[in-house]
Amino acid sequence: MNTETNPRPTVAKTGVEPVVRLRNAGLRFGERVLWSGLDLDIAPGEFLAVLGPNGSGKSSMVKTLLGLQPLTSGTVEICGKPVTRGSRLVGSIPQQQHFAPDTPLRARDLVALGIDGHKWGPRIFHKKLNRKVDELLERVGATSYADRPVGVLSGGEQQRLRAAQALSDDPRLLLCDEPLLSLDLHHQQAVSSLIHSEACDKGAAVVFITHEINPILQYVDRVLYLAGGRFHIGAPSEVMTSKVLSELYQSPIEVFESHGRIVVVGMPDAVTHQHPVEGE
Ligand SMILES: Nc1ncnc2c1ncn2[C@@H]1O[C@H](COP(=O)(O)OP(=O)(O)OP(=O)(O)O)[C@@H](O)[C@H]1O
Repeated sequence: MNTETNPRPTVAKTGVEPVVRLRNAGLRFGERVLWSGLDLDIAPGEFLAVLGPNGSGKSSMVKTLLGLQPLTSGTVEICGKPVTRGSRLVGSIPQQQHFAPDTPLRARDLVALGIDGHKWGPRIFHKKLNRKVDELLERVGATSYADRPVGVLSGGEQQRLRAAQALSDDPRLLLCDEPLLSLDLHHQQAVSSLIHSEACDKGAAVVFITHEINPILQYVDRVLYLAGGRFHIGAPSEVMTSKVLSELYQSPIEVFESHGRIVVVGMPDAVTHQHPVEGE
């Protein structure tokens, strides 16, 4: 259910073929409706933040766009075609999980897997592969630890490699499922700036799930806020307001701005809005 008074299939730039097109999209599990009647176009170069409490359906939205979770109503298209599992048009940075210390992979091997790990038969000609890996490592600022085992790298260093892997095929759509989780403030900024410059600036659309909008506020074009089977879409200044969040949560919530940060007060107890951040 959309909480907007005048719902529209929001298209950021008219006349441009959207990367994602959802029409009357709905997802339910049994009696539980995560969302319904969702009309949304995401344009090339657009950065969409997806926010909402635990269990509101953010990851399910990403699974739908990956072709892993069929809609229960409506349609979804990527670049004008029905979603298919394993599409080369889509890159994904999954929720962070640390590699075990003894993982037998160097940083560069992980990135190389993004380039040719999905291909059958002989590997791409070695020199060409190495060149592309070096270029990607440089793009994400990981050249200095290219030959170190992934398991000994910090969370932020590992996350940069996941970003390199996701960007290796120059996807038209980059899906990021809480990529900042467990990163300190410095690495949150580095990873979000990297995603913006390497995806949006090159014309890809980004769908970025987060519990905390402040680290990415400067990059966000629009917010899709999911809560209690309802949703609201709009610019951060339209969505992150006391009125909209109180409607979504059906409970009084105060939103105010302080030193360029959005502060939300009065979230229902059962709702975790922020994950703890190292170094804060
Ligand atoms: N395949 C499934 N079958 C039944 N229920 C499911 C299935 N997948 C997800 N759900 C339920 O749908 C709800 C939304 O899950 P989802 O993982 O999308 O939430 P989320 O917003 O990403 O939550 P979080 O912030 O905790 O990661 C949850 O209650 C989950 O248990």
